[in-house]
Parts: sequence; C-alpha cells; structure tokens
Amino acid sequence: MTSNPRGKFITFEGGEGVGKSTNIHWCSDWLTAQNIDVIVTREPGGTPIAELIRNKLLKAHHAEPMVPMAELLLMFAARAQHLEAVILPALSQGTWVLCDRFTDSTIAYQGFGRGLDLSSIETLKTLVQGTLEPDCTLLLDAPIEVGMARAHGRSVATGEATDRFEIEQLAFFERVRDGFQTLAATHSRFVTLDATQTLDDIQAELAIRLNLLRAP
Ligand SMILES: Nc1ncnc2c1ncn2[C@@H]1O[C@H](COP(=O)(O)OP(=O)(O)O)[C@@H](O)[C@H]1O
Ligand SMILES: Cc1cn([C@H]2C[C@H](O)[C@@H](COP(=O)(O)OP(=O)(O)O)O2)c(=O)[nH]c1=O
Repeated sequence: MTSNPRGKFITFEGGEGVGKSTNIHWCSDWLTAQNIDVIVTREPGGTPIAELIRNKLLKAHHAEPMVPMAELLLMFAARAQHLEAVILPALSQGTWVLCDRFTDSTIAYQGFGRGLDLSSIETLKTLVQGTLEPDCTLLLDAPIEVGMARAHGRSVATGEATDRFEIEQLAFFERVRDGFQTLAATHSRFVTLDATQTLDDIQAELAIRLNLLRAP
C-alpha cells in the first residue's frame, strides 16, 4: 500500500500591498488546473480561533496600546492553532498549502520592525513549529511607496478600514523590508520576485517555480 506524498507548503511574504493575495489565488487556480489539491490560507488567521486572535491584533485599541511582546506571543498563539488544525492535516493528506504570510513575517515585523530579540523569536518558532519549514517562500519585493499606493487603492475600492500595522511610519516598513531581504539572502527556500513587474510577468515566474516544485 502506498501513502499519499506529503503536500508542498508554500508561503507568500512581503510588505503591505505587494500582491501576495492576488498572486496566491492565481497560484491556487494554476495548481487546481494541474489536478493538484490545494488550500489557500493566511496568517494571522486561517481557523476560527486564529481569526479571533487576528481581529485583536489588527484592530487599534486606543485606550490600551498593545505591547510588542503581547503582539509577538499572539502571532505565535494563532500560528500554533493554525498549524495543528489546518496546515499539518492538509499536508499529511497530500494537499498543497499556500499560506499568505508565516513566521518570516514575524521575524520581519516583530523582529526587524518592532526590535524584539531575534533569538527569542527563533526559540518560539522552534517551540511552535518544530523543524517544519516551508518548501518554498515566495517573497514579493517592492519599494514601500509602491506597496502602500496599491494597498491604498485597494482600500478605496473595497472600503476596508486601515489596520494597526498600516498606520505605521515609513521607517518601520523600511526595517520590515530589510528583514525580508536579509532572510532571503540567508535561506535557500526563498525566491525573491520583483513585485513592481506586471502581474503577467510575475505570474510567468510563478508558473516556473510551481513546475519545479511539482517535479518528483
Ligand atoms: N504587479 C501588480 N501590478 C499592479 N497592480 C497590482 C500588482 N499586484 C497587485 N496589484 C494590485 O495591488 C493591490 C494590492 O494587492 P494585494 O494582492 O491585495 O496585496 P497584498 O495581499 O500583498 O497586500 C490590489 O488592488 C491588486 O490588484
Ligand atoms: C503573520 C504576521 C503578520 N503580521 C502583520 C503584517 C500585516 O500588516 C498584518 C496583516 O497581514 P495581511 O492581512 O496579510 O496584510 P496585507 O494584506 O496588508 O499585507 O499582520 C505581523 O506583524 N507578524 C506576523 O507574524
């Protein structure tokens, strides 16, 4: 008897408005057309409990600002739930998991952005995910102004409110971008895509990457 091969775990990373959500859905459609079982999920979130935590993380509480350590621990609390309830069962059934942000966002935002200790974040990472790493991390990289303009265009179009991260200053997002670029330079699972390209050009590169991941 043969068991299902484990599904691939692909994460999409980058700053606000770089095109993660647009391209994750494109990848899902592409994989579905190749008869590959796939789910799209996101962090923080992806399960009812983790979505409740997301709501607390993104909403501004003006009377009581959230301290960075609470923010960090809530990110990992949501991730622990998401991993056990959604990601690991899907992967073990052979389903590919496309995840909009994962632990690299914690390193970039809470580590590089907020200035929390990177080795403590690594300790929490090991506690929550053990040795699990994405098979591939697609980093969409663009100057901050490009992502912000796109995110602004999207909120005008959808009427969505600005969240607690989107109100941060430019310098915060520059540190976050630097964090992602540092991770990409030091981890071979990263593929960096120039997010200023047209969607057609980005998706041509994505198809090449997905094909490589399909190969036995
Ligand atoms: N390469 C691109 N060129 C032009 N517009 C883009 C591109 N990628 C995304 N967009 C647009 O920018 C906005 C933000 O994209 P989105 O996928 O929601 O970003 P993210 O999930 O990274 O925040 C959307 O309106 C989307 O249609
Ligand atoms: C997963 C994760 C997200 N975040 C932040 C980044 C985003 O500003 C916010 C919500 O993510 P998301 O909805 O993906 O934002 P966007 O579509 O605007 O890129 O949560 C962290 O700070 N740490 C984390 O570990």
